[in-house]
Amino acid sequence: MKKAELHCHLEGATPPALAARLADKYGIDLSRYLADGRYLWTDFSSFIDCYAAVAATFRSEEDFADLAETYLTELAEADTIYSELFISPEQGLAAGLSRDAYMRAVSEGIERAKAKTGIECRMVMIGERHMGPEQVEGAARYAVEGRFPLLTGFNMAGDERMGRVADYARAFDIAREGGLKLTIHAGEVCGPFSVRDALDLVKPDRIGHGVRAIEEPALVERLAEEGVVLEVCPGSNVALSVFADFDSHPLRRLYDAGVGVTLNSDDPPFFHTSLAREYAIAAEMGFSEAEIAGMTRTAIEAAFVDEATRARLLARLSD
Ligand SMILES: Nc1ncnc2[nH]cnc12
Ligand SMILES: [Zn+2]
Repeated sequence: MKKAELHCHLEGATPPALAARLADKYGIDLSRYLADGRYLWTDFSSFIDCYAAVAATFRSEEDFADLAETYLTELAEADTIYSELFISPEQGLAAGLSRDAYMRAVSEGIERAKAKTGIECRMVMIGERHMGPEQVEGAARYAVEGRFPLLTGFNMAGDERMGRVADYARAFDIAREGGLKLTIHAGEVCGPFSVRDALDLVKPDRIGHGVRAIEEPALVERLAEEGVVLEVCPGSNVALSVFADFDSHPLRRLYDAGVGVTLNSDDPPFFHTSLAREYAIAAEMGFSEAEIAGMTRTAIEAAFVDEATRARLLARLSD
């Protein structure tokens, strides 16, 4: 079955074996965050710490290019025709690279994977919420310089409990005015107010997660009416205890309420998942093949691509 993914953090796709190799190569002590081939974290805050530590093991352009190429090749082998990768040049700066070197490297990895497998990929720039409005605005300003054709969207991730969306609205105005499409992490760790703030102040094309909107039926109706597509990550939500288990996950209730939903892995090795597993989870939840194929179509319809590329991707769905 053809697949598409809108919500995956590039550094969040780092296999533990690769992180261990890089840590060895560069003499970094990762023992607090990685043991016996598994990432070590216990809750959302320690997950964010672990994620940052793993992202900091990358040191060269080739490291980043190789990560993008490897992950996209894995997706293509799982019959994925389209992927958006959340990227952050801050990771490049932390590695001692310039922002441009990081962006060139990820673009190179994307081009290599496309040449090899045909998978189409775009980049979405991340502002890290817990780094504060300055950093997020800086990321938006850099993103709208428009020098990287594969960069088509802007997003905010990180600790959703930090500040309010209003503190970051300016960054999204800069991105929107600069022609980028918008998504934002909301309604994951925080409740309905977080999704409402996002809708009111950012007016995003999509929302990352958004699943805790289920706590407020009027908000679910609003998402359906406004056609804001949710990048749902069931494996991530259960791993981070946003929901206790897949039976209590609201994917079916959101779908039946007419909300546009898509399937995503978020940070696959951190949550012991993959895009293929997220599709299998939807089937185990009782979604039919036709319904799941519809979610892939929704993803392509909500993709941050030009219309010609969208038409090509939609045609590939019926290959
Ligand atoms: N699920 C998530 N929520 C917020 N920030 C993240 N960064 C990587 N994964 C994330
Ligand atoms: Zn995420």
